[in-house]
Amino acid sequence: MSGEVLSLKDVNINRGDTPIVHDVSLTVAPGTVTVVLGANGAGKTTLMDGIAGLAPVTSGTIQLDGAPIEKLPVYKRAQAGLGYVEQARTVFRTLTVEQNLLVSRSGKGDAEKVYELFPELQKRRTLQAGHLSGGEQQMLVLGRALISDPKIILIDEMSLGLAPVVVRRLMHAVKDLVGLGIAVLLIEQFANLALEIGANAYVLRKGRVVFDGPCDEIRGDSERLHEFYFGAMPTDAVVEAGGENQ
Ligand SMILES: Nc1ncnc2c1ncn2[C@@H]1O[C@H](COP(=O)(O)OP(=O)(O)OP(=O)(O)O)[C@@H](O)[C@H]1O
Repeated sequence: MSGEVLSLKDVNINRGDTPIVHDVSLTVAPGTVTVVLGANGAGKTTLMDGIAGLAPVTSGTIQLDGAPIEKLPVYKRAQAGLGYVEQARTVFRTLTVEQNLLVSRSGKGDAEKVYELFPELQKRRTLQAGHLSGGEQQMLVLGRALISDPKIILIDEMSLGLAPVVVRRLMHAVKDLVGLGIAVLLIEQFANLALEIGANAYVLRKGRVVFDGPCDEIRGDSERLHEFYFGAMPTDAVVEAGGENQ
């Protein structure tokens, strides 16, 4: 066995009949954050949906802790230890913080573990979740994924609409998650914040991996990231620039 929590090999994923993700191979090591970056429409959410069982994997293999899951229905992937925080996922606004956690747990999940990670939530355990701040609601969303003891949590852009200072707190929370031994596969629009807490990164462009390597290699390198997201400068521009010196 490879020792990886999650391993994708040559995975292709459709939306309906349209191929969106092409030949993606990816691994996530235990207790690490792996970051997925890319421009709007690059296929990041489709990739997550394919891993979770919400979009059809047409070929390739997906292994969770060494066991194939690509043919399993969504709930069996969840039972096998896959947590998924979907984009724009919210809380049950009229339930209390604690009720939100309790309705989300499967089996023996323990709310105290969530409160240890998020003391902010413990203080508000009897408050209706609709009264929490945006950042606290996202902590609760993470807590709802955490309470079922997943091996890995897929997180798709939990920072939408939040201020950078709040996003930074959430990134710390994600780092604390991996401190508990849970692996994270993270899509995040604030690329540099994600690259600060990530070990490895993958950049998708038009459904294909165009970069795969340590986060250190691309953190802060906005020029390189721009090139990965949108492609290289047109070659005639380069030739023109070179021509000036000749
Ligand atoms: N339900 C769908 N049916 C058909 N095409 C879809 C569907 N959902 C997404 N797509 C298309 O798949 C492509 C990839 O979309 P996806 O949402 O996976 O990208 P993304 O990288 O997550 O983008 P964003 O950052 O905007 O969320 C886009 O061209 C999109 O239009």
